[in-house]
Formats: sequence, structure tokens, C-alpha cells
Amino acid sequence: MTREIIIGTRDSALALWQTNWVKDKLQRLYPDYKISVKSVKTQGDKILDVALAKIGDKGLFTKELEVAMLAGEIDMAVHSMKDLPTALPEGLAIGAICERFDPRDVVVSHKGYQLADLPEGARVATSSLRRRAQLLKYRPDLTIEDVRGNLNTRMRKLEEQDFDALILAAAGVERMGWAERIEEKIAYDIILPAVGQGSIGIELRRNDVELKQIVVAINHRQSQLAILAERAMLRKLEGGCQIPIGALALVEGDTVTLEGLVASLDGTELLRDQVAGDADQAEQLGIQLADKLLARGAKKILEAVRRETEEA
Ligand SMILES: NCc1[nH]cc(CCC(=O)O)c1CC(=O)O
Repeated sequence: MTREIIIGTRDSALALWQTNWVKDKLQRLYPDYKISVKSVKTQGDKILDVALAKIGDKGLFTKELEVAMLAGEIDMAVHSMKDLPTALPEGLAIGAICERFDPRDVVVSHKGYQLADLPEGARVATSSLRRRAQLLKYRPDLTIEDVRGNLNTRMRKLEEQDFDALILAAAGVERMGWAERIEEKIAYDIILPAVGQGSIGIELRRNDVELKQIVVAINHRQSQLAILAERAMLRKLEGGCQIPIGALALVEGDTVTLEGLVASLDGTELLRDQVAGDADQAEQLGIQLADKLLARGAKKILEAVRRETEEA
């Protein structure tokens, strides 16, 4: 007899889209399994009035799902890889990393602006310290405004609060069906994405051998190597998601090229570097890049950021 597989997810529209995408893929490959979806509210979905940087506890969008998984209420959780902390709880593991979508950040603007033609002092909305730092490095005149909430809420606030532009991940905007609202896909030399951005991952119980064998079918090797390299860099730098750290690994044939960045909150100090090497050394490359950045002074920048975000 085949068992039922219960997939846990947050209940935001994007999370549900992602979960159904995974469910459909699995159901097509394994028509005999009954696969169902159960939604769980996470801290990150409940606390909507506080800036992310201030509540920047690791696993804000994932913890409740992990608790439910360990309790056996769900069998696996579908996450945006960028929201999944680099250290997982004892007993859980990443079972698959699906093919990455476009990792870039994008500009959405009801006024039709791209970054280069935003007027002096324009108000740009993002709650990400990584985006803020890089935007200020590129355009120190911009006013960065905090915006919280799921994608629907942020899109609404763009117009309600009359921001000039809103920065979001291409993957989320496109999954929500809003591709035509994108004014610009931001080049990597202006904004390096978040670790894991654009990729959907599956977390499961380490000892669930049957499910592990099922989900590897939707693992995408190149995306997995890229994201493992990025996560190894992040882990070594000990940054949560609310620290100005960016990364992007590209895998071509047997080679991984990994670029990474650490910045101060105002973008005035910004270290960017890259390493390249063998794809089967992806995680070592991430550590190598972190070491390279640390040798250039990343530690001082990160310590200052932690102090400043705690004070804020
Ligand atoms: N932190 C929220 C979040 N988590 C994942 C995505 C986008 C989808 C993805 O990166 O796979 C978003 C929205 C955004 O940053 O615009």
C-alpha cells in the first residue's frame, strides 16, 4: 500500500503557488501516491508591522513548518530556498532543490521607472538590507523605504504609499503572474541576489528514506550545486537572511563560478569577490569565497551591521 504524503506550506499566495508546483510535479511522477497540502502560519506571516531587520530571527518563515514536520503532522515542507536558514534542526534535511528560476531582483513601478531614470531622492521600497545597501551604493541619493507583507500587500503599498519603485525577486513576481509589471530586471553588477533566490527546496525528515527517494526525482543538479555553494558561503559568514549578503553561483559544465558580496547598511563599504572551481567542490568553493571576503575585512562590516540592526 502506498502512503499519503502531506506537504506543508505557508499560506501566502506565493508559497501556495510554489507548493502546488511541487505537488503537481510529484503527482505526475508518482500517480499512485495520495499527496495533500496543509498550510501552516509562520511567525513571518503573523508579525507584519515590524521591520524584518528588527525581528530578523532565523527561520522566521520556516520554523513552524519544521516543528510540524518533526511532530509528524506534515511529511515535507516546500520552501523558497532563500528563506531557509543554513543550519537545519537536528533530524531534518534538504531532500531536493528544484530547477532555479531567474535569480535576479526586479524593479516594479506604477510610474514606469527603471533604476537609472529614477529622479533624484526618489523613494524606493524594500525591506531587504541586501537590496538597500546595493541600491545606495549605486544611487546614494535614493530614499529607501521599508515595506513588509506578502507580495500582494507590497504591490498594494507601492501605489497606496506612492513609492517611486518597489524591488522584488523576479521569481516571485513571475510566479504570481505579474511579469508585465516588471520595468527592469536588475543586472548582477548592480544587485547581487540573495543566497538561494529563485529556487524552491524541499525539506524532509532525515530518516524518511521512502520520501527521500521520491523527491530526488525533482532535484535539479546544477541548481543544487549552485545553491549549496552559495549556502556554504553564507554559513561561513554566519549571516542570517537579514544581513547585507548577496551571492550568485553559475554552473557551466563541470565548473562553478561563485560571486559573493558583503556590504555595510548604507552601501559605502561593499566587498565583492569571486571564485571558480570544480562543480563537485561546490561547498568548498563557498567556504573559500567566504574566507576571501573575511580576509578583506568582511568581519568588521558584519559586526557593525549586527550592532546597528540590534540598536535600531
Ligand atoms: N523573502 C520573501 C521571499 N522569499 C522568496 C521570494 C521570491 C521567490 C524566490 O526567491 O524564490 C520572496 C519575495 C521577494 O523577495 O521578492
